[in-house]
Amino acid sequence: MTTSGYTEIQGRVAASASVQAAIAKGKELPLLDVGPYLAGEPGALEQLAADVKWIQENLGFFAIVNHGIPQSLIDESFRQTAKLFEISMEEKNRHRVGYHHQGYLPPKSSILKSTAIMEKIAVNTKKDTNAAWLFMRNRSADDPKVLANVRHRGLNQWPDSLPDFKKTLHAYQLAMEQLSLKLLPIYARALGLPADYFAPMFKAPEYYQRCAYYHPEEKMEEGQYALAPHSDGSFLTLLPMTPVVGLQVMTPSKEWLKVSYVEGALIVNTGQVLNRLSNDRFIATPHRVVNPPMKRYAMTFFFYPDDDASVAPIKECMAPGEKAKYDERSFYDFFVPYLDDLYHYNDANFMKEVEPEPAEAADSKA
Ligand SMILES: O=C(O)CCC(=O)C(=O)O
Ligand SMILES: [Fe+2]
Repeated sequence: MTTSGYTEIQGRVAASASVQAAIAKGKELPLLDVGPYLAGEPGALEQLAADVKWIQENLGFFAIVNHGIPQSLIDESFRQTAKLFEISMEEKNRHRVGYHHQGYLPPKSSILKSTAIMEKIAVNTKKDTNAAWLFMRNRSADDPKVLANVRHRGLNQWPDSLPDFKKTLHAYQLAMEQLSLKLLPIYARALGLPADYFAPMFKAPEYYQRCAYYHPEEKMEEGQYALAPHSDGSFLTLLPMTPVVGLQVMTPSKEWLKVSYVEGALIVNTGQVLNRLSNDRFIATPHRVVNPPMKRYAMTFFFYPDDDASVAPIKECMAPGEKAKYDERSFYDFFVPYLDDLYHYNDANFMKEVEPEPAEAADSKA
């Protein structure tokens, strides 16, 4: 195979004028309608691929509508996520995140320290104010990885007092996984690869789903964030939009684009896995969440390949003579150090300084 597929697509279908204009202005995310593609309309895949190629080489973030995820599922998932952060501190503490990065992560319990970001922006030294509850692919007790205690492949910790949370969020995760799988051909074609190129890497794909609660913090320190600048580790990330502002995306000119709300839209961005596979062609864009004006929730869905899939640059994506910028390794061997680089709650000295969540501190006095 050669790199001809990549240039061919460039010659054949141009990115939409609206996508090019949105990126040139840098004020809002490009918006793509994936409805015609999901309905199998002829030509829709190639147009989306051209648009996504343009987006991925320039901004790395966009929004989609007509994605097929029922709004009722998204709304109920948001409702359940709000309830999740209202359960007792005692229950949250029973499910505290640890070795597997699955469970409750209190506010101000971690400094996001991403090497990839430090090189691009600055060293972050402040604790993030968000609280989160982290889920990996839901596994059963007899899953070989659970039995072998493979790190980050343990049993999810679901809140016992909220049975509807598990029912709803698990359905949400599966719906997001199905949509992610349907989006893979767009990325394959955007890279000039056959539409089904990624299928063998996603036979048992992994995901990581992060429910986050950003409370409006009264006293933010200089350089402190609700969620500090980072780039995701994912192949792709899906995030239902919320009307509560806070998310900012770094543009190629290093300005922060403030994401504005589009009803029913999902934000799509890509992370370091696709960045590696494309040998830096598709960017893993830095983004951050600033202190919100009111309670804000997020239900980020990070989509990954199989644990044993290679995340070395794809040869067919590289120009003749181009050198691989990343080493040969499995997705799993990328993922574990990625999370360790970002999160530091396993550091006992650091955790000693953890402060209680303001609202809960007030509750417990009552
Ligand atoms: O809350 C948001 O809008 C973004 C969340 C995010 O970037 C993440 O979970 O990685
Ligand atoms: Fe993110």
